[in-house]
Amino acid sequence: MTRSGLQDTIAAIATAPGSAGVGIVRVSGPDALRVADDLFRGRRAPSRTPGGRFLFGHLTGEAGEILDEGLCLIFKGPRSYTGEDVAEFQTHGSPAVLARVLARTLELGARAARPGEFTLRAYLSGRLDLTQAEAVLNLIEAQTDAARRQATLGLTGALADRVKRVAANVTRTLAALQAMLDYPEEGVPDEDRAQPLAAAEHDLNDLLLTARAGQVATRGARLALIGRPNAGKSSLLNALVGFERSIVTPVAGTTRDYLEAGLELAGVPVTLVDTAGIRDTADAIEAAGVRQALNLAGAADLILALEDGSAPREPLPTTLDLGSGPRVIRVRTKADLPPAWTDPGALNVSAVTGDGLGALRESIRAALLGDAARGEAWLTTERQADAARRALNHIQAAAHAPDDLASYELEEALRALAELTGRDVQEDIVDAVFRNFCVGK
Ligand SMILES: Nc1nc2c(c(=O)[nH]1)N(C=O)[C@@H](CNc1ccc(C(=O)N[C@@H](CCC(=O)O)C(=O)O)cc1)CN2
Ligand SMILES: Nc1nc2c(ncn2[C@@H]2O[C@H](COP(=O)(O)OP(=O)(O)OP(=O)(O)O)[C@@H](O)[C@H]2O)c(=O)[nH]1
Ligand SMILES: [Mg+2]
Repeated sequence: MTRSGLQDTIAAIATAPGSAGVGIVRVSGPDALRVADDLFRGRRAPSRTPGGRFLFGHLTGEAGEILDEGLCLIFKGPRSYTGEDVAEFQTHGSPAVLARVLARTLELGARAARPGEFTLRAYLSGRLDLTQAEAVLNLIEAQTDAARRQATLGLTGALADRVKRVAANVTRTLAALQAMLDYPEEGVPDEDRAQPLAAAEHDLNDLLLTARAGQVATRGARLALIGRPNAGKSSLLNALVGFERSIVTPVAGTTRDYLEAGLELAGVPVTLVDTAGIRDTADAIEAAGVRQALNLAGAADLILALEDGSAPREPLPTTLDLGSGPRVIRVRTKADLPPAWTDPGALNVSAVTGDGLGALRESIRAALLGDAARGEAWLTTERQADAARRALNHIQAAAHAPDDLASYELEEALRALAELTGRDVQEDIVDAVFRNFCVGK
């Protein structure tokens, strides 16, 4: 689907819907400059203007009437975003003007661009690899600085560079293995064989540790507050978001339906989910809330398991495993009151005084961003993580296999790495990436 009509000249509104100071219609393809000649009246014809220049003038309709005053930017392939001839019309940012200018480009022979088609063309012309194309998408959607940062790193090729370093070491190992098979009597020094393989495994392991952080930074995280009635879940949610989002009363069973509140934590968009207190109950409405709470906990990226520190400890009447593990942070609430119990495995927090909230935020940050070093490019999509995981499995298999099998495993590893950066991918994978784009990008 995505691949047909790639010789067409395409057009789309590149700016967001609604009124704005300036709006952009972008045209790319072999006829882009001819369309511009027909649509734009300026000091000279766009097709006779050097690439990298802009013209000031008027956008005109079929009868030569003025649609708007604006600019025309000229890019001559391959020196453009798509690698093709591109003309851009920068108009007043009025939906009416933009719709009319777009319609005019279509009358003049352009076709409406499909979602992501400009960036697809940049990818197919070799100007971007797949990690960079995904970074473009993540950049457009970035809501926080952490997401923007990772997308910018990806766009500059920093992620692709990390992958290429791994691939280079796999290739070195492969060459050493080949030399051994070809000239078995000569022998191959360890530094040519085992060392590059160990380095590849180490680097890829490091990279995979960033997958969770990368996806969390890009897509955000859901945190469920779970505990018995009156544990202080709603109070803690309110303390974290800084206003009375959720109803708090001394009555056990106050929260029934779940509710969500968004906040930004360490640059990560976080959705806090307040849930009904978990207990055995004969009340049908409350029981529905309890079931919902357990489902929400199961679907969350992270669970805050709250227990009232001022009352005797009681286990939750559920098989939900809140024991420990990376997905659970245990919180001992109401730390301002005399303690009924203590537990070194739980964070002491008071929603009333604010004590412990800073440590809790830090624990959440560590649980979400974990081992990812702050400065480096991260894996930001499940597609990337999956390819990296497969490559690591093949590299690990190669380390313990006889030479001929090891060669096969390393070739498979290289294939998975090439898939990650998108040099060697099937059309359906590429199509799946670009399906998520908006029209005009
Ligand atoms: N108005 C406008 N702003 C924009 C874009 C755009 O298409 N139009 N971009 C689009 O998403 C981004 C910028 N990306 C771009 C990437 C490459 C080229 C380009 O023409 N590259 C040529 C020429 C470089 C040069 O003159 O030095 C090249 O690389 O050969 C243009 C934009 C963000 N801002
Ligand atoms: N002293 C003190 N009281 C607290 C604290 N947090 C909550 N409380 C009180 O504990 C009671 C229950 O608090 P909620 O936040 O409604 O508890 P909950 O877990 O949401 O309860 P349900 O919605 O019924 O499941 C209220 O009276 C709160 O004022 C705290 O940190 N310190
Ligand atoms: Mg509540």
